[in-house]
Parts: sequence; structure tokens; C-alpha cells
Amino acid sequence: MAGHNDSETSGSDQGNSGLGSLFAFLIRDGNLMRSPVLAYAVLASVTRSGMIYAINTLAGAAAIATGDVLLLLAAIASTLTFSHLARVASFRLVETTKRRLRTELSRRLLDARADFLSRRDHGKVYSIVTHEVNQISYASVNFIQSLEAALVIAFCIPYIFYLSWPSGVATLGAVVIGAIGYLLAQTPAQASAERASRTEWTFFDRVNDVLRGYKELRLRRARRDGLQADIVDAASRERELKVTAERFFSLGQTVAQGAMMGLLCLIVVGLPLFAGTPTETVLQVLTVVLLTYGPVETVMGNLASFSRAAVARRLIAGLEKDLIAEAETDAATTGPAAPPARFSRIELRGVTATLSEAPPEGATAPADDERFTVGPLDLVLEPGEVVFISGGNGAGKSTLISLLTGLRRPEGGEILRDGQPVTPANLQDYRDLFSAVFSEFHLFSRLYGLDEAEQTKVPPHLAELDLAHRVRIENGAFSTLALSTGQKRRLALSVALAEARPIIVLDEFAADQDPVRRKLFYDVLVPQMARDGHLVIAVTHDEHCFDKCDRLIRMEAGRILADTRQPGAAHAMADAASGA
Ligand SMILES: Nc1ncnc2c1ncn2[C@@H]1O[C@H](COP(=O)(O)OP(=O)(O)OP(=O)(O)O)[C@@H](O)[C@H]1O
Repeated sequence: MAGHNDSETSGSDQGNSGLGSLFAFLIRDGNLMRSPVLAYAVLASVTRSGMIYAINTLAGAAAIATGDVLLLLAAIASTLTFSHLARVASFRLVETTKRRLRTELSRRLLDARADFLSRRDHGKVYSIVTHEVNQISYASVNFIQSLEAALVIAFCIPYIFYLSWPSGVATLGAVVIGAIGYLLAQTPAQASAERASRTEWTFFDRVNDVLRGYKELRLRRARRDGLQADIVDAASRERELKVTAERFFSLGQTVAQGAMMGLLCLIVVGLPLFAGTPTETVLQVLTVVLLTYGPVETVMGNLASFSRAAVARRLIAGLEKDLIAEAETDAATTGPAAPPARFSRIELRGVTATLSEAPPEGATAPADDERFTVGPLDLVLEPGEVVFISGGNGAGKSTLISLLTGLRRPEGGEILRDGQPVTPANLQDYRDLFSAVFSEFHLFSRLYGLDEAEQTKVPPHLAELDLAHRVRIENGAFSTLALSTGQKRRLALSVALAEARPIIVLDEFAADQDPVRRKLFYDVLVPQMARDGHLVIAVTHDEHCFDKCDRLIRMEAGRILADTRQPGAAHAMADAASGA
């Protein structure tokens, strides 16, 4: 099973319920204070208490008074109205909280470092933005409902004291016993609920395997069975843990219900027998207690959902903490988009990077044999050059590309642009120099970020790349992405060319092109890009084309083995292509 590198501690480790932090979150960040929901809830509970009072007065009266009937009707009408308004406002609050949490988490994901995003085990992220965000958002409805119910109980307890003080004491006793039952049950319940959520992350990871690996899974039944067994295992463990959590929640609720039932027995049997309370008072107390039974059940039922939401709050906070730790600097991800910049020289000076997997759960650092070091790398690049990077699998070519494009920050050495070091403050400006088609590229369905002028450049490039018959641009989006692998890569190149950035990076672009398109790429497109003044950096294994670049960089074991210059080779290709 995939391990997760979680910075948060489990609920049981924390030793506190997290309810305080949950309520603080709901009140402070959940917009509770700015919503009319609190006012509606208070009004609904006041009118409900008035209704209880009116019912009780009418029930105990010798004759029905018109005023009491009118009071009852008014109380019913206003209770229904305010309860409805409170419900609508609280659901608005739920959706607002959900939207806020999801946009905040997405923003943090957009800001996260490439290292974090390139990890495969993102089941945790999916689970948190769906399940946990729902749990915490719906807690605001439960919070309002509970507040409304608690206010009714708070109004009714003094009234019970007023009717008969022994009943008042017994009612308070029942509330205290119920609260103790809940508090005792919630620690083990929360611990199981949290473990269940963590198991759900594994489940999402395996579902991701199904979606990504469907072809391999179709070809070998045993592979599919093995994955299915893992999915069943994760789902079963989650079920067991959730059932355990609910068993504890239910135990707490049973204690509270027992206390309420004990209270009813005490009122019906104990009061007349031991306190000599008259039947008329017993009936009045009984009516009030029965009418508050609903609000008590509401509070008791919601306590479990608060515990689940407290777990969700902890897990969301843990992910936020991870994302903050993994965030790029503000300057790298915020601020207005800079206009396409120019450069005259890019220099890598003693640049190094260490690649490692996320450590398994419980481990502090990856083992040495799980690390790969690239560099130190020294390299100077200038506009108008065509640079090919070659080397065996695992030589470090893609890592060099990540370092060069500013996606990965070097651990040692520095990158200089026109003699100035690239720092977090100017990193985004530096990245704006590049357009790229990575070996594992992603095609967005829309032309995000391209201005109108850039968008108008895409169709000519589609024609040049022999895609005009398959894809059109409609309202800033591609008409289709249902294309072959080679076509998709050419589509990605059409966007990169339309961006017209000074440096174009192509990682194994030709690998999935047919011979005709491969020839077009090496003999026409690349020389043309250089002629237009672009620095072209292409990772390639096509040895027979190594003579078509100005510089050939060979990599091995994370180092640059050779940097051979063949001046003018690419320009000569361009001249030949244009017939000059
Ligand atoms: N997260 C990681 N943890 C540890 N090692 C890693 C990690 N990512 C990559 N590596 C290792 O770093 C080395 C360089 O990888 P890189 O992707 O840069 O190679 P490459 O030259 O582009 O290879 P290819 O031609 O196969 O694409 C490889 O040996 C790879 O196994």
C-alpha cells in the first residue's frame, strides 16, 4: 500500500477533540457571523419556545382562551417561517464554506512546487477536497440546528424549574449524563474516523490506478484481480473503521437517550411518588420535556457530525500545512503576467539537484540509494541556437530541463539570466521566457493564458503541423482533443509556437511522430524557430539527426559528458528548407 508523508498527527495523538478549533473555524472562517442565519435560528428558537409555552398553557387551562389560541397560532407561523429561513441561509452557508475551502485548496495546489505535484499518490488530495470538505461544510448546518435546539433547551430548563424544581434538577442531571456519554465516546470514535479517512486515500490511489492503467489491466486478468483485491481490501478496512467509529458515536448517543428516558420515568413515577408533585404539574413538566425531546435528539445527533467534522478540519489543516511547506514563493506564483521578455544569455553555474521519492510513512528522510543527484552542471545558452540534448534513459535530461525552465529549484549553484541570478523574486519573469512541450505534456481543452493576438496565431500553426483538418479553435477552446498521441503532441507544439516565447523546449518531441512529420520537425520547424531568433532546446534520441543542431550536449549519470558545437548547422538547414 502506498505510504503517505503526512505532517499532521492523528486525533488520538493530539489528545484533544478539535471541537474548539472546529467551532472557531465555523464562526470565524465559515462566515457565520456575517450571515443572517444566526438571527433566524435565534428567532426560530424563541418562537418555538413560545409555542411550547402556549401549548402547555392551553393544555393546563380549564377553558380555552382566544388570546392563548392566537398566541399559539402566531408562534407556529413564526416558528415555521424562521426555521425555513434559517435552513435556507444555512445551506447557503454550507455552499459558501465549500466553495471557499475548495478554491483555497486549489489555489494552494496551483502554488505548490513541481516536486509535490509530480507525485503519484494524490488520493489524499482528492479525498480531502471532496469528502472532508463536505463534512466540514455540512457541520455549519448542524451547528445552526444545534444552536437553535440548544436555545430551546436553555429556555425550557428554567421553565421546568419554575414548574417543579426537582424536575429541573433531574433535567439538568440528564443533560450532564448525556454530555459525559458523548465526551467519553468521541475520542475513540474520532481516532477510528480519522484512520478510516486515511484508508480512503489509499482507495482513491487505487481508483486512480484503474483509470490510468485500464489498458494494462485489460490485458492481464491476474493484474486486474490483484488491483481489485487491493481495492476491496482498502474499502473493507475503511468500512470496518467507519463502523467502529459509528459504534462509539452511537454508544454516546445511547447514553444520552438513556438519560432522557430515565428523566421521563423519573417525572412520571418518581415525582408523584417521592416528591408528592400533583398530577397537573407532572403533566405540565411531561409536556415540556416531551416537546424538548426533539431538540435534545437534534443536539445529540449532531454531536457525532461535529466529531466527524473535527477530524475533517484536522485533515484539511494537515494538507494545507503540507501545501504551505511545499509552496513556491509568492513572487513565483502571484503578480501580473509579465509581457514576453528577451534575454541574451542564460548560464547554469555549478547547478545541482537531488531527486528523491517522498519518504515512507514514519521515515524522516529517503535512503541514500533512493536519491539521484544531477550535476554540478555548467552551461551557457544564447538566442538563435539549436541545442540537442541526448543521453541514455535516466541520464538526467528531463531533470536538466526542469532546472533550466525554473520548474525545479537547484539545491546547489545558480542560474543567471543576463548575468543576474534567478531568485524567487524574479523566477516567474524567468519562466516567462519559455514555451515547452514536455515529454509528459498536458493539453488543456481551452487556450488558457493566451491573449487574442496569440490565439489568432494558433490556426496557422495547426495548418503548418497538418492538424487543421482535425482541430479548430472555437471560442478559445479546441474543437476536439480526441487525437492520436502524435497529433496531440503536435497540437501542444502549435500552442507553444503561438506563445512565441524566446526559448522553446521540446522533450522527445519527435519520438511519437511518423517519418514525414519527423522530417518536417528536424528539417523545417526547428531551423525555422532558430531563424526566428528562438533558442531551441530539444531532448532527442534520434542519432541520425544529431548533425542538425548547433550544439549537441551528451549527458550521462546526471552530468554533461560532452558539449559539441557545430556552428551554423541549424541555420544551414533553415536556408536549405527555404531554398535560399
Ligand atoms: N523522484 C525521484 N526520486 C529518485 N530518483 C528519481 C526521481 N525522479 C527521477 N529520478 C531518477 O533520476 C534520474 C534522472 O531522471 P530523468 O527523468 O532526468 O532522466 P532522463 O535522462 O530524462 O531519462 P529518459 O530518457 O528515460 O526520459 C533517473 O535515474 C531517475 O530514476
